[in-house]
Amino acid sequence: MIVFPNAKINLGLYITAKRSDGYHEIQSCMYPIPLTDALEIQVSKKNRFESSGLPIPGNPEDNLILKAYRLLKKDFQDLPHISVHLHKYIPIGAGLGGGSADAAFALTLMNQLFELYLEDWILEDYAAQLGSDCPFFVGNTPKLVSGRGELMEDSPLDLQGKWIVLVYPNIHISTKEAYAGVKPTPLESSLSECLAEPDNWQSCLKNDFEASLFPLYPLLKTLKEQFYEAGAYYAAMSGSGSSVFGLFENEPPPLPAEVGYFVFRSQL
Ligand SMILES: C[C@](O)(CO)[C@H](O)COP(=O)(O)OP(=O)(O)OC[C@H]1O[C@@H](n2ccc(N)nc2=O)[C@H](O)[C@@H]1O
Ligand SMILES: Nc1ncnc2c1ncn2[C@@H]1O[C@H](COP(=O)(O)OP(=O)(O)OP(=O)(O)O)[C@@H](O)[C@H]1O
Repeated sequence: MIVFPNAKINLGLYITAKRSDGYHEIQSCMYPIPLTDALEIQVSKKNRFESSGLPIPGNPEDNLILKAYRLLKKDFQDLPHISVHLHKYIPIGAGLGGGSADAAFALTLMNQLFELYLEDWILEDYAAQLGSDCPFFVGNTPKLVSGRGELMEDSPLDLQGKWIVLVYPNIHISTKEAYAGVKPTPLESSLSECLAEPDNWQSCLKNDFEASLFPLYPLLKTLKEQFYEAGAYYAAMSGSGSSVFGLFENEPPPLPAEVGYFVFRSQL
């Protein structure tokens, strides 16, 4: 069985408090984008994991897909062995949730492959054990998220027909370190009210990671400015970076920001 785990962008990301468990309280709108990996899982005589495409840092045993398998196996001891092939295309350490998407899609795929008949809320519960971003990718529709990112409600936001240009400037940012650099601030306005007014996004929608990461990586601020110069109606960093994206009403011409880096450009 083959699936195509997709990336997400964050529209607004507010880090409102540090928790006693080491995580941070956030508020954000997570939106799926059609930038994908490819993931194949088959029943096999013994467990195998191979990947192609972008190199994945770390030990294959620690890959979130195998963690997803082991998590299910704890509760369903009869699960057969699996053979996994992941073609990695979504940049890593990019704030695009690629690893989280692989994990959630693996859970959903195995639910079908092994005929477990688990409902989405149970899959989301497993996904939350693998990462804060993971539950979002079970339903994979626009969501307002809160808590550490695992509490979700549907968002009416619809970007269909808009254009996105996203640049990953080869800067790997660790999510943990990015959170450690932020001073949490309570959110005084309403994210959903802001999202309802795209004309106001430039003033009311912000990613709290930008304040601490732009001084460390001035290129990220330059990329954002280039999107605005090219006519974007909104531009921001996604998640904990380092991807920066611009949203456009119509297909934009080639941008200076696109030269030399990984670029994803698509109509949504
Ligand atoms: C930046 C975002 O992508 C925004 O959507 C997410 O908050 C990150 O979610 P994620 O990559 O799934 O993160 P996790 O794997 O759960 O956590 C990685 C590390 O990031 C930090 N972390 C993560 C989420 C959160 N709400 N607060 C945190 O402080 C913690 O130090 C944690 O050890
Ligand atoms: N299937 C996978 N794909 C990518 N990274 C994985 C995977 N499994 C485990 N990892 C580990 O997770 C780390 C980061 O993953 P990911 O690409 O989701 O981060 P990110 O792009 O910063 O996303 P976000 O911060 O939005 O969660 C990698 O450094 C890697 O070691």
